Amino acid sequence: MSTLTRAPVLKPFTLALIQLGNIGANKAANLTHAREMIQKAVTNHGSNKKPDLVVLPECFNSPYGVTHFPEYAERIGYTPGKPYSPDNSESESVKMLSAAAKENQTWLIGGSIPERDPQDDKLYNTCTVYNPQGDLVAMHRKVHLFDIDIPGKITFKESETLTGGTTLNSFDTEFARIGLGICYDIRFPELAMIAARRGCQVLVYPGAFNLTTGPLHWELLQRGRGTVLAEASEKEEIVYADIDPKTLEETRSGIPVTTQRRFDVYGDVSKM
Ligand SMILES: NC(=O)CCC(=O)C(=O)O
Repeated sequence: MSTLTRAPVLKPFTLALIQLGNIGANKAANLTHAREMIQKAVTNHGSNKKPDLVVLPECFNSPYGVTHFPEYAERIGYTPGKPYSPDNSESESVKMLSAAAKENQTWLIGGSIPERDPQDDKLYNTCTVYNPQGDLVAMHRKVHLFDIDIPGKITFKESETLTGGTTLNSFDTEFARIGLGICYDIRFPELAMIAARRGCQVLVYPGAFNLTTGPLHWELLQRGRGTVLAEASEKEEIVYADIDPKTLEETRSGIPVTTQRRFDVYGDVSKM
């Protein structure tokens, strides 16, 4: 995790999650459409408040497939804590996301894109995050690669072209500390436990689940961490939720597992 200072006090905020329709082969068209959808999320919010945080899905600028990642990968070259200007970035996706956050005055979790490390040329599935001024403030490389082989049903190996990230990441806004994961990362509870112990009140996992292994668990994995407030259909859609800190406070004081852990019996993974 990049941030280990005291977490901000959780405040009410509104979240907009963008589910995109088919991502095509034309990267420029994918970027233009994602930008339009960010603007739509911020302007057409109906009875919800204007969103404070907008989230795109996993792999929003490229078709999702191991053979596509090398072709669509972009060099980001961001190192936490070092000066970085999205306007001068080599990555056209970073430039678009930064501009979209700034023009819409919103926090933006830019789903993920295939990334090529400028140093060693390795490829990652990478999420970037922007504040309302358009600064790139955090990055997460998918830690758990989706490698799966169910004969006759699905074989997919992200690791054929991608490398897994090696760091856990979060960022602070004025309303919450937010932990990051990407899709398959949600199946590994250690990541969520560590984020929670490090003060994250919110966890965001941009995803692109497949329809073979996904449906059995995608809702359950969310529900394991709280009530499902809003759900998209399978079509392109934007869902909104007003997040109320009172629910978190009441639940935690009613069922105080956060203070009842027995680290004398088992280890605290966040300290490892
Ligand atoms: N993009 C992914 O990580 C897919 C994960 C998935 O479909 C699953 O069932 O888990």
